[in-house]
Order: sequence, then C-alpha cells, then structure tokens
Amino acid sequence: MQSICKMRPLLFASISSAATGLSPRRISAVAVPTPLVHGVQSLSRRVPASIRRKPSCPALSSRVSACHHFEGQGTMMDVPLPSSGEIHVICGPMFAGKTTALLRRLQAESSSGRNVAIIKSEKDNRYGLDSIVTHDGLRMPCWALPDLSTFRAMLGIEAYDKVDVIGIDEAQFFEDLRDFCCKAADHDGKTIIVAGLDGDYRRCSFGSVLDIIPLADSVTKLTARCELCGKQAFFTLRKTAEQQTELIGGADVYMPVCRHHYVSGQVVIEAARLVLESQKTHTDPFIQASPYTI
Ligand SMILES: Nc1ncnc2c1ncn2[C@@H]1O[C@H](COP(=O)(O)OP(=O)(O)O)[C@@H](O)[C@H]1O
Ligand SMILES: Cc1cn([C@H]2C[C@H](O)[C@@H](COP(=O)(O)O)O2)c(=O)[nH]c1=O
Ligand SMILES: [Zn+2]
Repeated sequence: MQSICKMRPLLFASISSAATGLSPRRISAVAVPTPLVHGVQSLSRRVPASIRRKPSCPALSSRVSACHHFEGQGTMMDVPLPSSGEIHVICGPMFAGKTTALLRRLQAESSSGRNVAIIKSEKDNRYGLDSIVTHDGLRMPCWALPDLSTFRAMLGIEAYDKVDVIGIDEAQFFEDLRDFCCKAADHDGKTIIVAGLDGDYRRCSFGSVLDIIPLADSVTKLTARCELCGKQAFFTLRKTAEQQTELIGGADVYMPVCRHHYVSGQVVIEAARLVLESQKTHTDPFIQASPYTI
C-alpha cells in the first residue's frame, strides 16, 4: 500500500479488511471513487419511518436534505431534520499543540470507522501544501484550499455526502469559516473539528475563529511553554518588525510567551522598531532631500 503521505489525499476512511485486505485500524487516504464502507450512515435512517417522506430537495440524497416534507392534516411544510452535527474548536498560541490535538482526534474518529476529510489554508505553505504538519513533524495528507465554500464542489456532492468528520487546520486564514461550519454542522450533519489561532501577535481576534465559539459544542484553549521562563505561554510574540497581521512563519518569526514576557517583549520590539525607523530616516537620501521632511 502506498504511504498515505504519497497519495493525493481525498478522504480518510477506515476500510474494512474484507473490502481491501487492509487491517481495519489502518488509516489510508483513498481516492473518492473507492467505495467507502464504514461510517456511511444515512441520516434518513434516524428519521422515524412513520414520518419519513420524499426529501424536499430531490437533487439532494435523503442523507443531506435539510428538511423533509411531512404530510398530514392537509398541510405541507418543510421541517428541518434534527441535526446530528457537531463543532469542536481547538485554539491557543503557536506551538500549543493545536495541530497535534487535531491529528489525534481525527485519527481516533477514523479508527472508529468514521470517514474523515482534512482541510487547511493554502496560505500555510511552511511544510508543503499536501499535508497538515505539526511542529514535531507529524503529518497527515489534506486538501489545501483558498476558502472553505469550494470544498463540497471540489470533492463532489456524492463524496461530500459520505464524509462524517471534517478537520480544519489554520482556521484563522479562512474568512468563510463561520458560514461553512454552520451549514456543515447544522444542515449537513457533519462533525467539524477546527484548529486555529484565537489571537494574532497583537493578541487581537484572528480571522473568524472567535466567531464560531457561540456555535461550538466544545472549546479547548491550549497553552505552550514560555520560551523565556518555561511557564505556561498563552500568547504569541512576533520577534520581527513586520506589522501586517498575516505573516507565515515558525520559530524563526514567532515564539510563545507568558503574559509577563509578552508585555516586556512587546516593549523591546517596539523600541527596536523605532530605532530602525529613525536610522532609516537619517540614512535614506530621498527622505533627507525631501522638502516635506519635518
Ligand atoms: N515553546 C514551546 N512550547 C510548547 N511546544 C513547543 C515549543 N516549541 C516547540 N514546541 C513543539 O511544538 C509541538 C506542538 O506543535 P503543533 O501541534 O504544530 O502546535 P500548534 O499547531 O499549536 O502550533 C509541541 O509538541 C512541541 O514539541
Ligand atoms: C501569531 C501569528 C501567526 N501567524 C501565522 C504564522 C503561522 O504560519 C500560522 C500559525 O501556525 P501554527 O499552526 O499556529 O503554529 O499563522 C500570522 O500570520 N500572524 C500572527 O499574528
Ligand atoms: Zn515567561
């Protein structure tokens, strides 16, 4: 069997040995056409037969139709199916173990027979685009996408219907995170596990991660170790002078710190930035010659 890291990742599936000769506990990235034999449980089986009717959206299989027609007392109305979806959020500073926790949870879901798909932002190209990778080098194949809304179309409706669990890493980079999670959990019955930064290097809300907290079944904030004193680190300090919010990087650019070293570190970095700016002003010939220099 090809290593899972070499195959184009489409879906993780725990495949019964009868179907493939693989041990059921092995996780393998399978191409979508491969029949997925586990965990594909139709939502319609959860709707009592007495009230199950033709789906209101014939184009969608009964598994995903968000509503069914109920006939009775001469009235027809769309009543949403009880959603079996879930949303779980894993957040915290860099190096806190968010991706590690996500991988562990997804492996457990797959080992329990559920079909798993993994997405990350294509902006995070630190370790390549075909896998999610922890700072320790653990990896699993994934889809690298510009946004979440294209996932269902890219995977294909039939394959999307068979997915039970969707893992999302680097969630802070997806602007459409809230809409996607809402639809996937509330209407499509998916379990969504989201890993991302709650705050940026300024400790401001990063992307839409905090916007899905009110939608979540569970929220886990992890901590790292402060690089300067070893205490719990809740924040990420940027060691360089760049000021844009999005700056891809690892330990070369960022370090996890406790509150004390965040505050003191910010002072040092701001002072260094001001020194750099004043040096630039005094050495930049254009600025010196400019009649507008105050
Ligand atoms: N200062 C640090 N504190 C905690 N873990 C660190 C630190 N520096 C490096 N690491 C390593 O980073 C790993 C976590 O990596 P990862 O799961 O990718 O974190 P995250 O996704 O939160 O950035 C830890 O298991 C640890 O081995
Ligand atoms: C704090 C902060 C981080 N980023 C970037 C840096 C990394 O590429 C990712 C976070 O990776 P991890 O999996 O959490 O280690 O986000 C950024 O662009 N802006 C920031 O302020
Ligand atoms: Zn500290």
